[in-house]
Amino acid sequence: MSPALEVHDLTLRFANFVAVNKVSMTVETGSRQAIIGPNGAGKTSLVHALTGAIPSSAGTVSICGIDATRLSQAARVHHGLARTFQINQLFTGLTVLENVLMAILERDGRASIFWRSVAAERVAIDEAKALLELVGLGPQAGARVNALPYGMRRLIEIAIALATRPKVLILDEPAAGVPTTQSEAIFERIAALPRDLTLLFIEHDMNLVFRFAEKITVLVAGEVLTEGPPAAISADERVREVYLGRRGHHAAA
Ligand SMILES: Nc1ncnc2c1ncn2[C@@H]1O[C@H](COP(=O)(O)OP(=O)(O)OP(=O)(O)O)[C@@H](O)[C@H]1O
Repeated sequence: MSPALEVHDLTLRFANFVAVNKVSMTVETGSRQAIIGPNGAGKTSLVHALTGAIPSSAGTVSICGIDATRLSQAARVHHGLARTFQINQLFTGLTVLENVLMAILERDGRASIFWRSVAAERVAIDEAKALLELVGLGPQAGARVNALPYGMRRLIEIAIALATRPKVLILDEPAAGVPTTQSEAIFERIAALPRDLTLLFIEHDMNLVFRFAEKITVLVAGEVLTEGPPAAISADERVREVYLGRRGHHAAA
């Protein structure tokens, strides 16, 4: 079986600055992989290049065996690559269910008739409810987003990303902005997502990374420093140097 993501020499330049420098990595189907690295290491830039949000300057990206290098972001979503963002992008005045429903209708190209046809959209509503169950927000379906704690809002974002029926989901700091007391619960929900869904996540909290990742890719100055299982990464002197050395303050950022 082809890996969920296969990345070869991926490079992203901003004018003269190389944010992602010849990154090669493989994300196996069904795996839970983390990208870590100090602030400014290029993690979010790498995600932009993977998803096609910003066209890469060089290198290749394959999604489940399909060369996606020249595909648009929308086409990559169509081939099964979804992502969430660091910053919440919800309609906070609408209910949780309505937010997910809009994502489903948009996927199906029916967003513009949402308000006229909502009563008839039983199938879409059932699907939205099922997605909310998947992230543990079934009981909150009817609540307005702005009435919910921030941690729950982050889970809505995941349900919205799942509405595109991804094979691979990239999560950019899924617990960003969430009190530490809630971040573990978010990761427990993420870990409980179906095993055939491949998960690639950026996370700064090393406790969460080492608890939930099966493989860790360490990015430093736009390049892959090393990658491997958590035990190997935590024992790696070069990684310790990055986190405990002069840039140690980034470790808990
Ligand atoms: N649009 C842009 N134009 C120019 N430089 C950029 C742009 N976006 C990011 N950069 C630079 O690329 C480098 C990598 O940034 P990026 O946000 O990818 O890092 P990161 O590892 O995700 O950091 P953080 O952990 O702080 O989120 C930084 O030096 C940043 O200033």
